[in-house]
Amino acid sequence: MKEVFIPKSDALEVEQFRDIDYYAVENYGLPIELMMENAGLQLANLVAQSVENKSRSILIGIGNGNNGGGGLVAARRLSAWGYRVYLDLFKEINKDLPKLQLERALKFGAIMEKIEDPDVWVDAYLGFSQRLPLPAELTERISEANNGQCLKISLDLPTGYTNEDSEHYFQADKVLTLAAPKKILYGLSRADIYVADLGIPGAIYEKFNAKILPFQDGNIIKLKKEIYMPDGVTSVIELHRGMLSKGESSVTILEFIKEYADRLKAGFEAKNKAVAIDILNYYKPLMGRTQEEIFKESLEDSDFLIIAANVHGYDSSDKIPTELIDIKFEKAVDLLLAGEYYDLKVMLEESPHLVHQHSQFGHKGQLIHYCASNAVEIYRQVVPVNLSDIIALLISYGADPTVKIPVYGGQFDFMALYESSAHPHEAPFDIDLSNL
Ligand SMILES: NC(=O)C1=CN([C@@H]2O[C@H](COP(=O)(O)OP(=O)(O)OC[C@H]3O[C@@H](n4cnc5c(N)ncnc54)[C@H](OP(=O)(O)O)[C@@H]3O)[C@@H](O)[C@H]2O)[C@@H](O)CC1
Ligand SMILES: [K+]
Repeated sequence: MKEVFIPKSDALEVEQFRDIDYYAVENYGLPIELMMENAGLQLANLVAQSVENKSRSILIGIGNGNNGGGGLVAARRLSAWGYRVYLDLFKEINKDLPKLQLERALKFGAIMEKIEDPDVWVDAYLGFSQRLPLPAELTERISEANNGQCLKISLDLPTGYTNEDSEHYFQADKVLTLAAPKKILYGLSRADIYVADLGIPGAIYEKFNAKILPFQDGNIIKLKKEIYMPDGVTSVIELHRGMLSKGESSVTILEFIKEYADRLKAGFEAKNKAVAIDILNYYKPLMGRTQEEIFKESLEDSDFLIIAANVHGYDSSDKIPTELIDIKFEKAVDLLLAGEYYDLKVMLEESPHLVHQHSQFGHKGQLIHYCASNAVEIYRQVVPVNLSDIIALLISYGADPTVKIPVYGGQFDFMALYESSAHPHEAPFDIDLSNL
């Protein structure tokens, strides 16, 4: 699935989106039923991608409007694909289009029953026409869903969420919003936000000064979380790109560091700034020198190996372990740094020991220490916008912020590293650790 970062400033107000929608209906002959079909199909796709096992129970909450209509299209498509779909109608469906979609979904095998403890709970109760306060029938359902273990997916907007201060709303793990990102969704820092193509033409996006999204390959786009990357770190990330992304399980730490040393050597010959940053930060003989001075040095293969070792927290190359890298731990670190709250949660649910595990690199950091953006590998000193949520998640799985790791010639815990780190404090968003 395509992933893109779209800043909040490029997202739309809900009212702007409603205007775009109606404009498409009135001027381009795109009937709501057609857009609803697209919305529902993409919702069904997202559900199916999230639960491959067809025996899982899917409960779809339906309201008496077009949001509910989209949910019913998804119910029909999922039923056709062989999934077990149940419908929860909190009130009678009497509007023409949702009513028609309901008849179709039932013919395709969806079952009208509000089951308990579904595996997936889809919220197509209400969309952009919702009025607060919600009736008790809905607030009770929202509490039940939020207290349950199910995967929660909202169509367009979570029911009950009409602005960033909303308190009682369907706390979706994933939101599939339609046609364009909406500004208020940026307040849902724990949710994954996806945008589905409704087939609205680029000319309409341009007319309304909305960003045209690259829907052509896949119809659903996942929005990346905002990540603060300090200047010096950005180029170093490039130097490291793709090194562990192949998911190999048979690379030793020594092999990994040797590959990094090769990259450093090639980058040194090309006078790559990132290499100078690694050297002046980590290589004692040249610490604090200028880039110019560094590139005048003549360095041997063994020097690059030492630099690569130093970057990974070993003070000499003979201390690099020859054991296999634990890919799962490294993957958890990467999810954490990318602000991928839901995927990290799923991983911790499966492997809760990960929060107590120490990195195999010389700093021996646990996941919580990576949240300090300090003392760990420099290319991993980045700050996701939802860092506070990530830290709270780790702590809810038993992470201990008082565990100390051997860095900077001493022993430091998460808070000491966090307080002395520039990056979280320079980030252009607020990180609130007051609940720790
Ligand atoms: N071009 C488009 O429009 C497209 C729209 N699409 C989708 O439709 C969504 C917008 O649809 P929508 O306008 O039909 O309204 P929606 O949010 O589903 O609400 C439904 C109705 O519920 C009612 N209601 C409101 N508040 C309530 C409350 N507190 N408690 C109880 N009932 C309440 C109220 O009806 P009333 O009570 O007035 O009869 C309202 O009309 C949008 O988010 C997107 O998902 C796409 O499918 C494709 C193209
Ligand atoms: K919804």
